[in-house]
Amino acid sequence: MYPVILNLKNKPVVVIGGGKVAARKIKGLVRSEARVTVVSPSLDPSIDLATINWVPRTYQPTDLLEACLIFACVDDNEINEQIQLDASPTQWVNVVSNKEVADFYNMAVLDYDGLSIGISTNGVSPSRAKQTRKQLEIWLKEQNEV
Ligand SMILES: C[C@@]1(CC(=O)O)C2=NC(=C\c3[nH]c(c(CCC(=O)O)c3CC(=O)O)Cc3[nH]c(c(CC(=O)O)c3CCC(=O)O)/C=C3\N/C(=C\2)[C@@H](CCC(=O)O)[C@]3(C)CC(=O)O)/[C@H]1CCC(=O)O
Ligand SMILES: NC(=O)c1ccc[n+]([C@@H]2O[C@H](COP(=O)([O-])OP(=O)(O)OC[C@H]3O[C@@H](n4cnc5c(N)ncnc54)[C@H](O)[C@@H]3O)[C@@H](O)[C@H]2O)c1
Repeated sequence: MYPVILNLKNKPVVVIGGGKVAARKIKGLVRSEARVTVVSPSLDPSIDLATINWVPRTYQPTDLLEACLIFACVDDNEINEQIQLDASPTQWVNVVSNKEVADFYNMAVLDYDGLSIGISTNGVSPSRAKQTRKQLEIWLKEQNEV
């Protein structure tokens, strides 16, 4: 794995599926000012319609054409894997239901006092990454109190 921090401002990103996991990924994408299109028949209520372009239907391969990053967030791993196969080899696909076929992983991110700290377990244990983010935040706050 090769860690980077991406400048996604105005970059076209497509998210297939609009459920709970998609909502978490979309939050970070909107914060980074990416141009986010979501293809999904339904949307989680936490997704703010004003921040995305919603295509209210099921996935079609042509949905991928313009995107530099693709998030396959459907609750059906077969469809997610098909999305990875439909993408061009020059596109980057995050497959939320199968790390073996994903081109990249998201990190747990702690933004603290001008720092952005990304935590990865290289796909092994996302819940450990989340737990470590929380512990690190407590530790950093304690350091600042002394
Ligand atoms: C860090 C975080 C960032 C984010 O999502 O932005 C993130 N997952 C988070 C939460 C979380 N994910 C899961 C649970 C349920 C508990 C559990 O099973 O552990 C929880 C906990 C929760 O939801 O509370 C389940 C899960 N996750 C993946 C699979 C599929 C697989 O492993 O193949 C399955 C099984 C699905 C199933 O059973 O079907 C896959 C991935 N999840 C990753 C990232 C990438 C590797 C990160 C790394 O290297 O550590 C990777 C490979 C791809 C990706 O999604 O990018 C975010 C915490 C953000 C935060 O709070 O800070
Ligand atoms: N990577 C992670 O962080 C992580 C964490 C937990 C679960 N998961 C995985 O993510 C998957 C999705 O979980 P969820 O909780 O978001 O599910 P969910 O049921 O909340 O959302 C699924 C979404 O997919 C949409 N959808 C269904 N068929 C579609 C199609 N053909 N085209 C486009 N959209 C379609 C639905 O309308 C819905 O919006 C789970 O199956 C699980 O394997 C991943």
